[in-house]
Amino acid sequence: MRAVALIPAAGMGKRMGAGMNKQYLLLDGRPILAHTLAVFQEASFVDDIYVVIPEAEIAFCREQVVGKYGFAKVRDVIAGGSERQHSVLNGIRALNGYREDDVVIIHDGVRPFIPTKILKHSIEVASQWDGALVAVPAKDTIKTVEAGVVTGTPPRENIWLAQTPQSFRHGIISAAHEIAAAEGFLGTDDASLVERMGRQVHVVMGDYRNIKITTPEDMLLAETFLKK
Ligand SMILES: Nc1ccn([C@@H]2O[C@H](COP(=O)(O)OP(=O)(O)OP(=O)(O)O)[C@@H](O)[C@H]2O)c(=O)n1
Ligand SMILES: C[C@](O)(CO)[C@H](O)COP(=O)(O)O
Repeated sequence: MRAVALIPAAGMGKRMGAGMNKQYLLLDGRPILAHTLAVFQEASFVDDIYVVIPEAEIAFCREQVVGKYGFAKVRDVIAGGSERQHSVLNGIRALNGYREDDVVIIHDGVRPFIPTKILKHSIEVASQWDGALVAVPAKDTIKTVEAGVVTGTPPRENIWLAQTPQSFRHGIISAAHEIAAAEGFLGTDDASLVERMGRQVHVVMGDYRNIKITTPEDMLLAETFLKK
């Protein structure tokens, strides 16, 4: 079984408002994306890496991230799409020569603090079940709200916050993405596309530090985590 990492990094970072794509913001002198790729490069159980980037940044990413930091496992840098799901689909379509039961690990380019142990666990679970979703239990009470009015308080013990990696066997995730594309379904994560096929996605305990760097406060948190 091969384990292949697919790293969507083709967003525009609008909520960060940095005037540049957030994956190139520096943490300890290195782009966020380089921190993320380093985890996969150094994990002995990951064979290959594919990175998805806005088309206009492909040459820059090849030179200034992949080449500069020596990420030798990166097999290709692929053009993304307008939504995260489109970017992941482009990446999946670029995975040539993999078997149905090889594991595809989908991980946001802007989640640099994924512990290697969790990554490994995610691959193990994905190879046995329909999918592995890294998630953490909600700490706050969650409300559903419509037009400014609370419509429900779901029991907190059932609420988990989805992170990445989300790992699946190649055959399952390819089918889930192609079916969603054909049916015009747009989800906010990859597991939801597998869930809607009636498949069972298993949860892998995540880490509260495995944040998705989204807004300026997250950069402060990230700097604190790095110091530790
Ligand atoms: N069209 C898109 C949108 C997002 N992503 C990637 O998906 C991950 C999670 O997305 P998010 O944090 O929402 O990033 P952005 O879309 O860049 O942020 P924003 O919504 O603030 O613009 C990021 O690594 C991002 O680069 C992607 O590959 N293609
Ligand atoms: C996939 C994800 O990171 C899981 O938390 C998240 O759903 C991505 O969402 P976004 O809309 O790209 O922020």
